[in-house]
This record gives sequence, C-alpha cells and structure tokens, in this order.
Amino acid sequence: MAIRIGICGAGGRMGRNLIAATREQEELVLAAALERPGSSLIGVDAGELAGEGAIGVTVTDDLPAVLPQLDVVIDFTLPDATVANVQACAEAGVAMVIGTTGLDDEQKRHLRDASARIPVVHAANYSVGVTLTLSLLATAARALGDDYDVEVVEAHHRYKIDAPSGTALRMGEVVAEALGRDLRDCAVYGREGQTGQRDSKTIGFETIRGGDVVGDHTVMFLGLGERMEISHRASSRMTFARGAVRSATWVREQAPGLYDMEDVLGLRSG
Ligand SMILES: NC(=O)C1=CN([C@@H]2O[C@H](COP(=O)(O)OP(=O)(O)OC[C@H]3O[C@@H](n4cnc5c(N)ncnc54)[C@H](O)[C@@H]3O)[C@@H](O)[C@H]2O)C=CC1
Ligand SMILES: O=C(O)C1=N[C@H](C(=O)O)C[C@H](O)C1
Repeated sequence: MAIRIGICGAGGRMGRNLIAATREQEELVLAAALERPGSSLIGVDAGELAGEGAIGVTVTDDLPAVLPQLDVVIDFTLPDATVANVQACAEAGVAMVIGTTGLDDEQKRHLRDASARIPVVHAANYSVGVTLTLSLLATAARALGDDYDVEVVEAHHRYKIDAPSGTALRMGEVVAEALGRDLRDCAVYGREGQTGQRDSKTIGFETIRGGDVVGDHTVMFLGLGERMEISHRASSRMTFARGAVRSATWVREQAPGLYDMEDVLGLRSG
C-alpha cells in the first residue's frame, strides 16, 4: 500500500523539491501540503509549487485536520513551527522526518519527548555524501588526535537565517566526540580583534553567506607541516530532498525513537 506523505513548508525552497522528490517514488503518494497560516500559497495546488501542474492536492495550514490521512510528515520549516508540528504528530501517532536546523536545546528536548511516542528522523543534512562524511571525520579526528587544529568552514545562500549551519555544528560535534571533547565547551564562532594565540583544544567555525550557494562544508585538520581538508559541496537541493524522502520510507517501519540519517543508511557503529 502507498505511503501517504504530508510536507510542512511546502512552498519553501526545500518544500518544492520535496514535492518533486516524493512524486518520483512510486510507493509514495503526496497526500497533504502545508504552509504557515496567512501564507499566500494556501489553496494553491501543490503540484504547481513543484512546476508539475495541478495534482489535486491544495496547500492548507491545518495539520491536525489532515493528520488522519497521513503516514509520515516531512517538515522543513522553522524551529517553532517544527516543535508545534512534532507535538501534533505525536498526538496523532504519525511518524516524522525533520530537516529544520537552528533548534535550541529546549526545542530539541521537545523532539526527544515526542520521539517517545513516534519514530522521528532529525538530520541537519539528508545528503548521502554529508552523512558518509561524518563517518570519515570521526575516523580522521581519531587518527590525527590533538596535534591538529580543527576548523569548520561553511558557505550558504544569502537567504539562510541560521548560522553556523546545522551541518557544520553536527560536523563539529562528531569531531569533538571523537577527540573526547564536548563541543559546548570548545567551540569558537568567528574571530575578531586581539584574539591571542589559538587554544589547541578549540574547534573553530567560520560562516560565509551569499548568492545562491546550495551548501558547502569543509573541515580542516591543520598540523605543523601539513593540512588535511575534508569537503562536501551540494549542487542541488534535490540531493537533500531525495534523502529525506528515503528517510520517510525507512521511518515508517521503525519503533518510536529519535534517529538520524546515519541510522537510515545503516552507518551507525556500536
Ligand atoms: N536537513 C537538510 O538536509 C536541510 C535542511 N534545511 C533546513 O530546512 C529549513 C527550511 O529551509 P528552506 O526550505 O531553505 O527555507 P524556506 O524559508 O525557503 O522554507 C521554509 C518554509 O516553511 C514555511 N513555514 C513556516 N512556518 C510554517 C508552519 N507553521 N507550517 C507550515 N509551513 C511553515 C515558510 O512559509 C516557508 O515556505 C531550514 O531550517 C534549513 O536550514 C535546508 C536544506 C537541507
Ligand atoms: O538552509 C540550507 O539551505 C541548508 N541547511 C542545512 C544546514 O543548516 O546544515 C543543510 C544544507 O547545508 C542546506
């Protein structure tokens, strides 16, 4: 039987790609498309948003009303909206795939609470390449150890509203964990003025914003006499959308819990 998908943030940059990616998969059916209350897109046909012509699904702002017709909700919106949506999905027993970044600790706690009742995948980056890169970063950090300084550099389009990117933060967390550090204690966000010499135990983050960059991430391991860089560059949002849609098929079969894309790809070690 077809898996019925609802997309929250359907009119956004990711939402439009998610509509297209859902419609690529025969086993999935786009059953609902949601936008924020007051959006000019309410009532528009979701197929038009993806440039595919009418498909008979009109954009709505009422998630609780459509939840009984859904198997999985994919949410790429804003942190506050994602928290409200995960609570509604937990209430209705509908699984979720969440791509929203920029959540604070309290907002993440709401996701954990909801995941006691429903399966939730939350990943800062749904590309297969970035997910594999996380494993490579852990291996590199363990091998290079504390002798190498770690800096994370990311670039995104001019419209992005959170910084550093969720992916950069996740990369920093993975490296910190592999080095036995806690990112909350060792992160340095940008530098300016009389900074003093670099503290070897820090992990630095640099953010570039501009133009139409889809998403670039580089982690540098800088030693004395050599420098190693691990980079990923996304050239199309469809790579994120296809990963999220793949996660939607996967999450439906899972027990309640909080998962990420490494779980979806079976890359979780231990
Ligand atoms: N995990 C991943 O692979 C990726 C994550 N993202 C993240 O996804 C989020 C969205 O990114 P974009 O699509 O570029 O942003 P966007 O601003 O183009 O789209 C967000 C959409 O959500 C809608 N929205 C806001 N509140 C809503 C609500 N209560 N109900 C339904 N819709 C609501 C907005 O009206 C907008 O159309 C960001 O946090 C971004 O960082 C983006 C790309 C990949
Ligand atoms: O906002 C974006 O565009 C992206 N956001 C995600 C992030 O914050 O890491 C993933 C991707 O890089 C694109």
